[in-house]
Amino acid sequence: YETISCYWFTPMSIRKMMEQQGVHGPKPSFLIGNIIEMSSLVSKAVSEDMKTISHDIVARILPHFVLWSNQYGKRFLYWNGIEPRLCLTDTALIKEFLSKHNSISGKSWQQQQGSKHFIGKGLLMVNGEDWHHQRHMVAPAFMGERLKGYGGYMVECTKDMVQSLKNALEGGESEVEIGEYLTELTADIISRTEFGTSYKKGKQIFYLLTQLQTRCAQSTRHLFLPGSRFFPNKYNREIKSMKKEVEKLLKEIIKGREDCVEMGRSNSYGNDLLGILLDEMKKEGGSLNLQLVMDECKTFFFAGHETTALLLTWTVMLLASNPHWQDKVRAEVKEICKGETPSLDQLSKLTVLQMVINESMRLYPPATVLPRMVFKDIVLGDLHIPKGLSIWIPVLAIHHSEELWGEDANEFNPERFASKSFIPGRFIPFASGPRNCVGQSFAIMEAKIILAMFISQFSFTISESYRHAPVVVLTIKPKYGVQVCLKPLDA
Ligand code: HEM
Repeated sequence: YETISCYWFTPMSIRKMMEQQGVHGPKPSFLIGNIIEMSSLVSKAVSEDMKTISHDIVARILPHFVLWSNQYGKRFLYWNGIEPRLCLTDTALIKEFLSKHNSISGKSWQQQQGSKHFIGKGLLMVNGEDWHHQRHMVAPAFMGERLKGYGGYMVECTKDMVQSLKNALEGGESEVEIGEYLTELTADIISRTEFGTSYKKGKQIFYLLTQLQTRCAQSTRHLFLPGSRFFPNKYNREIKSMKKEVEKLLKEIIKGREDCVEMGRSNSYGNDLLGILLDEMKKEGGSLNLQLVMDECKTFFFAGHETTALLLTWTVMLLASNPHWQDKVRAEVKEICKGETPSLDQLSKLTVLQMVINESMRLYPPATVLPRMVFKDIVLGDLHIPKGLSIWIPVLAIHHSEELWGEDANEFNPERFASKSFIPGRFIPFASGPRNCVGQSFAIMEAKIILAMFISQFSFTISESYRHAPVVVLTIKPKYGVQVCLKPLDA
C-alpha cells in the first residue's frame, strides 16, 4: 500500500489539489511523468548551434518551460518522474518562499541520491537542523578577514595564468580556448583556499572528483524510475574505486595536519577551510566526523569551482564581442589600479566591472534553475502548497523576462545595473534568502581580481572559430568552449 501510495495516490492528490487552485500542466505518464517529452524537447532545441551570438537562449535551454508556460500560464505543474514540480516565476512569491520557508524546504531525495557518492552530506545537499549547523560553521570561512586573506592566493594564481597565456602567445599561438585556462585557474584558487600549502595534492583530488561527478551523473540518469538504484549498473564498481581513491588522498592531507599538531610542529590545524573543519571535528562535543569533513571539502570544490569558471568564461565572451564595454572596463581598471595588481580596497571601486559581471550572470546564470522540495504544507501568497511538492524556479527565464527587464531583456546592456533600484527577486544568480550561495562574496572578489588582471594585460576579440552553442550540463556551458584572439598590451 505504501508503495502505491507513494507512486500513485500522493502525486495524484497533489495534482488534484493544484488543479483546484487553477494550476494546470502537461499530462504525466505513469512513473515517468513528463521526462520523455522534456528530454526530446531539449535535445531538439540544442541539436544545432546558434547562427549568431544571440543571447535569446531561453527557448534553447528551457524549451519545455517556454512550451508549457505558453499553454498553461506562468504557474504550471509538471512531473519529473513521480516528483511533481510547480514552476514559479512570480518574483514576489519566490522571494517569500526563499526567505520565509527555508526551514521546511530543501533538497529532494532524488537530488541527494544523485550526488551522494561524490559530495555526500556536505552543505549543498543537507536539510533541516544539519544544514543549519553546517552553514553556521562554514560561513565564517567566507566572510570578513578570512575572506580578505584569500585575495593573495587569487592574485598569485592569476599571475600564473597570465604568464601561461603569454607563453602560449610567444610559442606562436594567437588564439586560445579561454575556458580551459579559467577552469584551471579557479581549480587552483579553490584548492589553495581549502588546503593551503597542501593545494597540489588538493588539485589531484579534485581532478578525480570531476571524473567521479561525471560517472555519478551517468549512473543516476534513470533515478526517476522507482527502484532503479537497485538495478545492476556498469558504473558502480568504477564509482566505488574512484571514491575510495579520492578519500584516501583526503585522509592523507588530514593525517598530515593532525601529525603536525600532535608533534608540536604547529599549534593549529590551519587557517584554511580544512583548518576550520578540523577544529570543529577535534573540539569536545564537536559535531563533525571524518566523513563529514571530507564531504564538505568535496562540496566546496564542486560548488565553487566550475560556477566561477563559467561566470568568467561567459564574461570574456561578452567582452570579446562588445569591444566598447571591454574598453570601458579597461579604462576603469587603469584609472583605479594604476597599473598595479588590484588591492582589496580598489575592488569595490570597480563599478563598471561589477555591472558587466552582473549582466553576464543575468544572461548566462551558471545555475539555470533552483529546485526546492517542500516538506510541510505551506501557504505561499494565494497558493496552498502541499508537502511533497517541489518548487522549481527557472532562474534563466526570470533573468530573460521582457516583463521584468524590458524589451532589451535579451541584449547585453550592463548599463541596466547602473541604478541599484531594481525589483527584488528578479536577479537571483546566487539564489536568495538564508540558503543563498555561501561563497557569493568569494566568487565576486575572485571574478573581479581575475578579470581586472586579465583585461589590463590583454586585448581580445572573439575568434572566427567560436561557435555559439550554450548547453546545460548541470550548469550553462559553451558547448565548444570560447575561442578568443589575444594581444598582449605591453607588447
Ligand atoms: C559565480 C559563481 C557562483 C554561482 C553563480 C553560485 C550559485 C549558487 C546557487 C544558485 C546556490 C544555491 C543552490 C541551491 O540551493 O540549489 C549556491 C549554493 C552554494 N554555493 Fe555557490 N555559486 C557560485 C560560487 C560559489 C563559490 C566560489 C563557493 C565556495 C567557495 C560556493 C559554494 C556554495 C555552497 C557551499 C552552496 C550551498 C549553500 C547552502 O546550501 O547553504 N559557490 N551557489
